[in-house]
Amino acid sequence: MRIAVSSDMDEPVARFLMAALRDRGHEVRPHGALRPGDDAQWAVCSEAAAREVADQTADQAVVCCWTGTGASIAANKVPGVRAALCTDAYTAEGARRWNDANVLALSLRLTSEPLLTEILDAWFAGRPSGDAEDRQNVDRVRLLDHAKARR
Ligand SMILES: O=C(CO)[C@H](O)[C@H](O)COP(=O)(O)O
Repeated sequence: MRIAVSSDMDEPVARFLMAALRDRGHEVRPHGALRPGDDAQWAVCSEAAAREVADQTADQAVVCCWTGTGASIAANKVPGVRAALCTDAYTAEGARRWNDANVLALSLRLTSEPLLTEILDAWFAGRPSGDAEDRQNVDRVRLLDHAKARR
Protein backbone atom coordinates (compact mmCIF):
# COMPACT_ATOMS: atom_id res chain seq x y z
CA MET A 1 0.00 0.00 0.00
CA ARG A 2 0.98 3.66 -0.39
CA ILE A 3 1.05 5.11 3.13
CA ALA A 4 1.47 8.80 3.87
CA VAL A 5 3.29 9.32 7.18
CA SER A 6 3.50 12.62 9.02
CA SER A 7 5.12 13.75 12.22
CA ASP A 8 5.71 17.18 13.66
CA MET A 9 8.80 15.85 15.47
CA ASP A 10 11.73 13.84 14.15
CA GLU A 11 11.54 11.24 16.92
CA PRO A 12 13.16 7.77 16.83
CA VAL A 13 9.74 6.10 17.01
CA ALA A 14 8.61 8.01 13.90
CA ARG A 15 11.70 6.76 12.05
CA PHE A 16 10.98 3.25 13.38
CA LEU A 17 7.43 3.60 12.04
CA MET A 18 8.65 4.39 8.53
CA ALA A 19 11.14 1.50 8.59
CA ALA A 20 8.47 -0.89 9.89
CA LEU A 21 6.07 0.11 7.13
CA ARG A 22 8.77 -0.35 4.48
CA ASP A 23 9.68 -3.75 5.99
CA ARG A 24 6.03 -4.73 5.50
CA GLY A 25 6.29 -3.85 1.82
CA HIS A 26 4.51 -0.50 1.90
CA GLU A 27 5.52 2.62 0.00
CA VAL A 28 6.06 5.41 2.55
CA ARG A 29 5.22 9.00 1.63
CA PRO A 30 6.77 11.21 4.36
CA HIS A 31 5.53 14.61 5.53
CA GLY A 32 6.51 17.20 8.12
CA ALA A 33 9.65 16.57 10.17
CA LEU A 34 10.19 13.33 8.25
CA ARG A 35 10.71 15.16 4.94
CA PRO A 36 13.56 17.70 4.71
CA GLY A 37 12.30 21.24 4.12
CA ASP A 38 8.65 20.39 4.73
CA ASP A 39 6.40 22.35 7.11
CA ALA A 40 6.45 20.40 10.36
CA GLN A 41 3.60 22.11 12.21
CA TRP A 42 1.27 19.33 13.32
CA ALA A 43 -1.81 20.99 11.85
CA VAL A 44 -0.09 21.39 8.49
CA CYS A 45 1.67 18.06 8.07
CA SER A 46 -1.22 15.98 9.46
CA GLU A 47 -3.59 17.63 7.03
CA ALA A 48 -1.14 17.07 4.15
CA ALA A 49 -0.88 13.34 4.92
CA ALA A 50 -4.64 13.00 5.37
CA ARG A 51 -5.27 14.85 2.13
CA GLU A 52 -3.22 12.23 0.32
CA VAL A 53 -5.79 9.66 1.44
CA ALA A 54 -8.71 11.86 0.39
CA ASP A 55 -7.06 12.52 -2.97
CA GLN A 56 -6.20 8.83 -3.36
CA THR A 57 -2.48 9.47 -3.82
CA ALA A 58 -2.12 7.31 -0.70
CA ASP A 59 -4.21 4.35 0.45
CA GLN A 60 -3.86 5.12 4.14
CA ALA A 61 -1.96 7.50 6.39
CA VAL A 62 -0.32 7.45 9.79
CA VAL A 63 -0.20 10.85 11.48
CA CYS A 64 1.89 11.49 14.59
CA CYS A 65 2.42 14.23 17.11
CA TRP A 66 3.57 14.23 20.72
CA THR A 67 0.10 13.51 22.14
CA GLY A 68 -1.56 12.27 18.94
CA THR A 69 -4.49 14.58 19.58
CA GLY A 70 -3.53 17.48 17.32
CA ALA A 71 -2.63 15.13 14.48
CA SER A 72 -5.96 13.30 14.73
CA ILE A 73 -7.96 16.53 15.01
CA ALA A 74 -6.33 18.03 11.90
CA ALA A 75 -6.62 14.82 9.87
CA ASN A 76 -10.29 14.46 10.72
CA LYS A 77 -11.05 17.87 9.21
CA VAL A 78 -10.26 16.49 5.75
CA PRO A 79 -13.45 15.20 4.08
CA GLY A 80 -13.34 11.47 3.51
CA VAL A 81 -10.86 10.88 6.30
CA ARG A 82 -11.65 8.81 9.38
CA ALA A 83 -8.64 9.15 11.65
CA ALA A 84 -8.43 7.08 14.83
CA LEU A 85 -6.06 7.84 17.68
CA CYS A 86 -4.86 4.42 18.81
CA THR A 87 -2.86 3.71 21.94
CA ASP A 88 -3.20 -0.07 21.88
CA ALA A 89 -3.65 -2.96 19.48
CA TYR A 90 -7.30 -3.67 20.37
CA THR A 91 -8.26 -0.10 19.55
CA ALA A 92 -6.34 -0.23 16.26
CA GLU A 93 -8.04 -3.43 15.15
CA GLY A 94 -11.41 -2.04 16.22
CA ALA A 95 -10.81 1.22 14.38
CA ARG A 96 -10.42 -0.72 11.14
CA ARG A 97 -13.26 -3.13 11.93
CA TRP A 98 -15.94 -0.83 13.31
CA ASN A 99 -14.94 2.63 12.08
CA ASP A 100 -13.40 1.71 8.69
CA ALA A 101 -10.66 4.11 9.77
CA ASN A 102 -8.30 5.07 6.98
CA VAL A 103 -5.85 7.14 9.03
CA LEU A 104 -4.02 5.87 12.11
CA ALA A 105 -3.09 8.63 14.57
CA LEU A 106 -0.33 7.94 17.07
CA SER A 107 1.11 9.59 20.15
CA LEU A 108 4.90 9.80 19.94
CA ARG A 109 4.94 10.13 23.72
CA LEU A 110 3.00 6.94 24.50
CA THR A 111 4.02 4.63 21.68
CA SER A 112 7.11 2.51 22.29
CA GLU A 113 8.61 0.48 19.44
CA PRO A 114 7.19 -2.87 20.70
CA LEU A 115 3.76 -1.27 21.20
CA LEU A 116 3.92 0.26 17.73
CA THR A 117 4.64 -3.18 16.25
CA GLU A 118 1.55 -4.56 18.01
CA ILE A 119 -0.55 -1.61 16.83
CA LEU A 120 0.60 -2.01 13.21
CA ASP A 121 -0.03 -5.79 13.30
CA ALA A 122 -3.57 -5.16 14.53
CA TRP A 123 -4.24 -2.25 12.18
CA PHE A 124 -3.25 -4.23 9.08
CA ALA A 125 -5.07 -7.36 10.28
CA GLY A 126 -8.28 -5.39 10.81
CA ARG A 127 -10.90 -5.42 8.07
CA PRO A 128 -14.06 -3.30 7.89
CA SER A 129 -16.96 -5.25 9.36
CA GLY A 130 -19.69 -6.32 6.94
CA ASP A 131 -22.25 -5.74 9.69
CA ALA A 132 -25.18 -3.56 8.58
CA GLU A 133 -25.18 -1.40 11.70
CA ASP A 134 -21.46 -0.71 11.37
CA ARG A 135 -21.92 0.24 7.72
CA GLN A 136 -24.77 2.59 8.68
CA ASN A 137 -22.58 4.30 11.25
CA VAL A 138 -19.74 4.80 8.79
CA ASP A 139 -22.19 6.06 6.16
CA ARG A 140 -23.56 8.49 8.74
CA VAL A 141 -20.04 9.78 9.39
CA ARG A 142 -19.52 10.18 5.62
CA LEU A 143 -22.61 12.42 5.57
CA LEU A 144 -20.94 14.69 8.12
CA ASP A 145 -18.32 15.50 5.48
CA HIS A 146 -21.04 17.36 3.62
CA ALA A 147 -23.05 18.56 6.61
CA LYS A 148 -21.98 22.20 6.33
CA ALA A 149 -22.96 22.33 2.66
CA ARG A 150 -26.43 20.94 3.51
CA ARG A 151 -27.14 23.35 6.37
O1 LIG B 1 1.18 16.90 20.61
C1 LIG B 1 1.20 17.84 19.87
C2 LIG B 1 -0.05 18.47 19.36
O2 LIG B 1 -1.17 17.79 19.79
C3 LIG B 1 2.47 18.44 19.43
O3 LIG B 1 3.36 17.43 19.05
C4 LIG B 1 3.07 19.26 20.54
O4 LIG B 1 2.18 20.31 20.86
C5 LIG B 1 4.40 19.82 20.00
O5 LIG B 1 4.82 20.79 20.79
P1 LIG B 1 6.05 21.71 20.40
O6 LIG B 1 5.71 22.33 19.06
O7 LIG B 1 6.08 22.67 21.49
O8 LIG B 1 7.23 20.81 20.28
